[in-house]
Amino acid sequence: MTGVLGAIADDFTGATDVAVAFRRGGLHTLLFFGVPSGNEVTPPHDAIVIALKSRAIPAEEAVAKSLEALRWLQNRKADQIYFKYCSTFDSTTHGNIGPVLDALSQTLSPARVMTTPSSPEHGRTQYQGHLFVGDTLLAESPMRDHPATPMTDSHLPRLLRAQTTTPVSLLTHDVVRRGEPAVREAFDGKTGYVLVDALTEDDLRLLGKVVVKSPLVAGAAGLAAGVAAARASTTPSSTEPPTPSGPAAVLAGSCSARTLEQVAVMKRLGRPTHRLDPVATPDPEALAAEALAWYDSLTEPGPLVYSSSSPAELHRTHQELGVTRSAGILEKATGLIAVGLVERGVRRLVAAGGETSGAVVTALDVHGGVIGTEAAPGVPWIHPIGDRRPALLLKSGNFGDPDLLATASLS
Ligand SMILES: Nc1ncnc2c1ncn2[C@@H]1O[C@H](COP(=O)(O)OP(=O)(O)OP(=O)(O)O)[C@@H](O)[C@H]1O
Ligand SMILES: O=C(O)[C@@H](O)C(=O)CO
Repeated sequence: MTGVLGAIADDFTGATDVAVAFRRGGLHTLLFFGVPSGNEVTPPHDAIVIALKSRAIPAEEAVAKSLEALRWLQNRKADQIYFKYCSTFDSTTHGNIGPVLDALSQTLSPARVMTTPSSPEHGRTQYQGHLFVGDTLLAESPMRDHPATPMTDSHLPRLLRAQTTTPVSLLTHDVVRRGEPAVREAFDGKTGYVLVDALTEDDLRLLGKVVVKSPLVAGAAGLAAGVAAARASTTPSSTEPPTPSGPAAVLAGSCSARTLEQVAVMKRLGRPTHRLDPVATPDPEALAAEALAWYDSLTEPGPLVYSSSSPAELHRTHQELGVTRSAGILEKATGLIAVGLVERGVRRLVAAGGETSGAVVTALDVHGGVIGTEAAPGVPWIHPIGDRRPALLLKSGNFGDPDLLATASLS
């Protein structure tokens, strides 16, 4: 392929996930946080990922941001666009997956768009149009308690139809099992958005071949890897930066089940932990000042500052402060803490949660970086452009083994 594969990701951790999928597929990949403002000088590349924070914002803002990213990528010779949404289809009836797909389709005019959130590596599979998280239906998984986008239905065509007037159809696994010609024939016979069942990486590689020339494809990291493998003409880059070292700290704002386990492991290991409580201190500056004063008093390395809470605690906070206000206080505080930690010599920052990671990256004014080694599948160290900035590990809420936060922040 001569053009560039461009990806628009609806959150920062999702962007790192898709960048890893492209890199593993053999594509030289650049990652930018937000739409770059100018004509950035870029090293040679096969793919560019733009990380937005558009998952939970109003649909019209998500559309405007995504179209801005699309225009930038088209100016950079992108000949195919991958819209990366979450493998747990995080969205509401107002969007933002449907509205963004509609807007990208209007510009790119694809005959049809293949999409699936299937990402077997992360335990997400699509069967008969239903999304599974491991062996559990999405709506019975902890995602039903998500603070911003609670997922209470598992049937993907129904979820997507609620967000768009474009026709949505299903291509089931019995067709996928029959192989590439059968999938190609069934796919070519459809219009609109085609949700395709996929259970394995092999299924997704097959799907990648079918859509290798489609101007627009959408999904999670699973289908992205399939598309990358189909496009790749080179072997994976050997210039990956080494795993970073130096003083580390963890900032956890995700309330996802896996992050709660990871926080619990850090406590069990006796690592220094500090809880941000927006009800007790509903002021971001004061919350951040308390956390940094606590950090200054520490003698042990690898501390954790967290607001991660159980569904019951979260419910109490939401009753007290509201969803938007509590998240706003915590994200502002987290950004201030990140800046304070870097001023105090932290060289590696681990952030848990997509929105939380977005707050950290924005506060540190990081614009882009080189994808490095993976601390867990889909969770790479990012080496920001600019020598004063720390290496970042941006962890999706539900990603990583229970000990990931503890091991990634060891000296
Ligand atoms: N104690 C709390 N009370 C209220 N809101 C909280 C609390 N802790 C975190 N939050 C908010 O909940 C949201 C968690 O979203 P975030 O994207 O960071 O995690 P996640 O959804 O688990 O991760 P991902 O998007 O990667 O799956 C953030 O907006 C955060 O500020
Ligand atoms: O697809 C996923 O689950 C992740 O990349 C993500 O988007 C979490 O925010």
